[in-house]
Amino acid sequence: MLRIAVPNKGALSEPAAAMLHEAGYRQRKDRRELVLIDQDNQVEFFYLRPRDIAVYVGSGRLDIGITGRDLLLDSGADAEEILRLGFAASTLRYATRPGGVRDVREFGGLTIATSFAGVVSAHLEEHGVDASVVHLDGAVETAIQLGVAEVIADVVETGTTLRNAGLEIIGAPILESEAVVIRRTGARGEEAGAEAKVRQFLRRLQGVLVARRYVMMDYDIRAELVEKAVALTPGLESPTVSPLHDRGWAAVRSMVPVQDAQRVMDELYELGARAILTTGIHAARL
Ligand SMILES: Nc1ncnc2c1ncn2[C@@H]1O[C@H](COP(=O)(O)OP(=O)(O)OP(=O)(O)O)[C@@H](O)[C@H]1O
Ligand SMILES: O=P(O)(O)OC[C@H]1O[C@H](OP(=O)(O)OP(=O)(O)O)[C@H](O)[C@@H]1O
Ligand SMILES: [Mg+2]
Repeated sequence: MLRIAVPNKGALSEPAAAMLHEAGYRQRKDRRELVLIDQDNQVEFFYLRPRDIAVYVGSGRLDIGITGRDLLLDSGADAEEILRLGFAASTLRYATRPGGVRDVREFGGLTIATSFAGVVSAHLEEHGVDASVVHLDGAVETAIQLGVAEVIADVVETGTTLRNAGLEIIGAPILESEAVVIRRTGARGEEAGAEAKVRQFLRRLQGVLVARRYVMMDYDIRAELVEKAVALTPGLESPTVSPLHDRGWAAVRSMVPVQDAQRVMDELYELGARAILTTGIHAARL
């Protein structure tokens, strides 16, 4: 049975469970459930603190896990990223009071509060800066007000939390994060059976990503305009072109990125395409 770590709370928890559900896996109904066996798919899910997931996976106790890139890197665990999942996108940034230091190179002798002490210490060292790092569990924005630190390094999505705390972002991002699937480093190709199960799990998640990112577009176009039309809708490999009963026309079917769909429909209409329809993709294997 494939053993998979899933975040049990925080920003990763709900979107991770939603994605697994879309991929056809059973998910827990009660937030207090710690382990769930999906007998049909031969998968066992362990609901764990997001921060601990890389540790379990790195130790080899669990086969794969869903966590944030920032948490993986901060853990120092012996695990690697094998698939990007596109949700819980955020950056790790330094922040301080307005009018304070502006850049990591000015941090010498200061104290930096963060929940990402591993990543931040490495970043300071990389820049040859001698500063102290104080590790806090969360709500680090308050550390400046309470005089524990002059600078913080924290997760930023919209920046609202920092603004509300009267702080401003300084310097370049320390790292860019998103939810990722992780696996123990070098686990690839260890045992053929396990490898096949992991590959199948990844294909299912990739199918969800495709289903979320693309729509299916169908339209009719005059035969002599097919080449121009398919240039607008090249699809992932190649669009399907079928003759209509009226030989002067063809029907075209192609996958189009969701965010381009309305613009492409406008352009196809301008070109002369008609009966342009888009439909959602429910599931996919590429
Ligand atoms: N507001 C946010 N928007 C997007 N991603 C976020 C946000 N807050 C946290 N994350 C990401 O989610 C992951 C887990 O962070 P989260 O804050 O949910 O966990 P935690 O701090 O360990 O748990 P908790 O905050 O519940 O104590 C990290 O990878 C982080 O980058
Ligand atoms: O840029 P924003 O959109 O404001 O989001 C970023 C905030 O979200 C997270 O907090 P969380 O709710 O996880 O609390 P925590 O600090 O206790 O982890 C993170 O630690 C930031 O504080
Ligand atoms: Mg948090």
